[in-house]
Amino acid sequence: MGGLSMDQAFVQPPEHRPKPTLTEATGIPVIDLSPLAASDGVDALAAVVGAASRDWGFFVVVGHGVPAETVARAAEAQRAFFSLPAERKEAVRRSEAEPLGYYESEHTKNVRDWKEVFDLVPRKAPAVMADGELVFENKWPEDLPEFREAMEEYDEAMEELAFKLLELIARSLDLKPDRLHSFFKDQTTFLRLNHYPPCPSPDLALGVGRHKDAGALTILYQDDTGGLDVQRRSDGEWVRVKPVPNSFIINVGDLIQVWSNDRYESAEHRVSVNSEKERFSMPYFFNPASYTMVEPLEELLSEENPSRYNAYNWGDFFSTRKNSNFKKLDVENVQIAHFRTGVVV
Ligand SMILES: O=C(O)CCC(=O)C(=O)O
Ligand SMILES: [Fe+2]
Repeated sequence: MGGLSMDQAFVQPPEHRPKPTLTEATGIPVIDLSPLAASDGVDALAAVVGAASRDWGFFVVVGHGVPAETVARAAEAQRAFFSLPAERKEAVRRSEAEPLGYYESEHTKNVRDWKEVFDLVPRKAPAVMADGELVFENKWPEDLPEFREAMEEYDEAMEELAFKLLELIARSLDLKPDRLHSFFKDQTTFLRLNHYPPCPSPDLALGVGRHKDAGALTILYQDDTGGLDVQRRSDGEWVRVKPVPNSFIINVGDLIQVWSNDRYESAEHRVSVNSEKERFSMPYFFNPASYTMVEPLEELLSEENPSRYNAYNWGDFFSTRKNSNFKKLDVENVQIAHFRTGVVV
């Protein structure tokens, strides 16, 4: 299934292979967002989101207001797409210059991931978003009309949720509720569909190698298979995020870490695979305009708390990272740590 066959390219270095038994993440915050709908208790909710962003960098949300049918339709369209014959998926294949569409050879930190993906950008994004040499144009699979419709509906729901979360994050940092909104005027947000086929060597390979998400926020749907592992901040252990029905997993990305000057931290995570069951997930990567210069927000800085990062350009960072995930390179992946003040690169 999925056309992948195990070879050396997938083998993780011994220190990054998953242990056969893994602790379930106890204590990962599950946050009910329903107070938002009532506009009541928003400050208390923001405080809970802030504590989760600080202590875990990850949390689960329920009561989020995204209709169950919207999620079910998208999940069904995702399954239908990945079960197409290889030549139909080939027809919407991503290339180096056109980074959207189908791909089965992503690398994380130069090791191949055991997965196939499909990337698309939201309807509201310009159909063609020039970013240097890259052309961000959606490739829709022919003869699967319900696929496009389902994804557009899902994207819209994700965007609404993303702005609500952004506001909660801003409030939790004692910023104006819409302080971060303007960065997202010309978003580089994208939706990724992941399919992890059963893997004959789950002890050697990973569905996605350990990494931190580079953008602002990720809203992740996962099916009931399980496999997402997060590195727990308190002790560095890898713990499994248990699937919760009708929920999304939220993680703060590197941009929020930088904007908050390390008040919040983007957590390292990875996907373990298993030999029996395929797994589907859909991360929505909420990213700002490519021209955004990323640096700690001045309201959060003081003499006692000086800026810990030099400003960097989001678009440059993003295209360099995308390129290094497209193929195996001999150079280290770009990371925000390279922009820490006092670091010589
Ligand atoms: O599939 C998952 O659960 C997470 C995927 C992920 O971390 C990513 O695509 O960045
Ligand atoms: Fe991720």
